[in-house]
Amino acid sequence: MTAFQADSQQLILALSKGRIFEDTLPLLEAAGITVTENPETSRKLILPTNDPNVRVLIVRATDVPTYVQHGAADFGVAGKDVLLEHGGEGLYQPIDLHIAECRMSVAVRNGFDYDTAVRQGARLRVATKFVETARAHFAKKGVHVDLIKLYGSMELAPLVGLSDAIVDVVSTGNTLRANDLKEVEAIMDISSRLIVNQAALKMKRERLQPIIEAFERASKK
Ligand SMILES: Nc1ncnc2c1ncn2[C@@H]1O[C@H](COP(=O)(O)OP(=O)(O)OP(=O)(O)O)[C@@H](O)[C@H]1O
Ligand SMILES: O=P(O)(O)OC[C@H]1O[C@H](OP(=O)(O)OP(=O)(O)O)[C@H](O)[C@@H]1O
Repeated sequence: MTAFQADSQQLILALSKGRIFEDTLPLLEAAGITVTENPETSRKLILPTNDPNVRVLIVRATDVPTYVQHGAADFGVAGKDVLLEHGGEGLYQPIDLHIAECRMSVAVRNGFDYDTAVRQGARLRVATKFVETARAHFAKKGVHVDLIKLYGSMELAPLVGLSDAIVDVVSTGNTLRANDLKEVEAIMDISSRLIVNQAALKMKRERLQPIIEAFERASKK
C-alpha cells in the first residue's frame, strides 16, 4: 500500500473525463458524494469531494483498470470494452451501471463486400484499439485476420487503405456515416461497470459497501 492510501478510511475513485465522469456524478450524488471541482476546467488530477475521505483520480479511460488493479485507486468506473482488453485481473466487478452504453461492431467502407470477403476466406486487415476483442471475435468466426493496433480515429483506416475493416464502438452511427463507412456486424453490447480492487473490498468493506449499494440502486433501469 502506498502512503497516499495509508489511511484505511480514505477512499480513492478512478474516473475518466467526459462521458464516464458526467454519468457517474448522479450515482455519486445518490451515495451522498459531490465532486467539488470540475475536471474540464481544473488542471488538478486529484479532485476533492464534499467528503474529506473520498477523492477522485482523473485518468485516461484505458488506465482506470490499471489504477484499480494495483490499488492506487480503491474503485473506478470503466467500459466493458476497456475491461475486456485489460483482462480484469485483480478486479471485482459487482455491477453494470448502464452508463456510456454503446456496442462494439465491425465496420467497413461503403462498397466493400464484407460477406463475400469473409465467405471466400480472404485474409482481412482489421484496424482497432480493441485487439483482444477483435481477435476473439474473428477466431470464433474462423476468419483469418491481420490486426493493426491503433489508439484512436479508427474510422480513418479503411479510408486510406490501412485496413479493410475496423472494430470500434458505435452509438448513434453518426461517425461511421460521416466517414462513408457501414456497420456490418455487431459484436457485443457495451456499458460501463463499477470495478473494485479486491484487497480494498476486504479491507474497506464497511466504507465501500454502502457506496456500491447506492450505485446499484441508482443505476437500476
Ligand atoms: N459514442 C459513445 N457513446 C456511448 N458510450 C461510448 C461511446 N464511445 C465510447 N463509449 C464508452 O465510454 C467509454 C469511455 O469513452 P471515452 O471516449 O471517454 O474514452 P476514450 O477516448 O475511448 O479512452 P482513452 O482516452 O483512454 O483513449 C468507452 O470505454 C466506452 O465504453
Ligand atoms: O456512433 P457514434 O455516436 O458516432 O459514436 C461512435 C464514436 O464514439 C467514440 O468516439 P468518441 O469518444 O470520440 O465519441 P464522441 O464524439 O461521442 O466523444 C468512438 O470511437 C466512435 O468514434
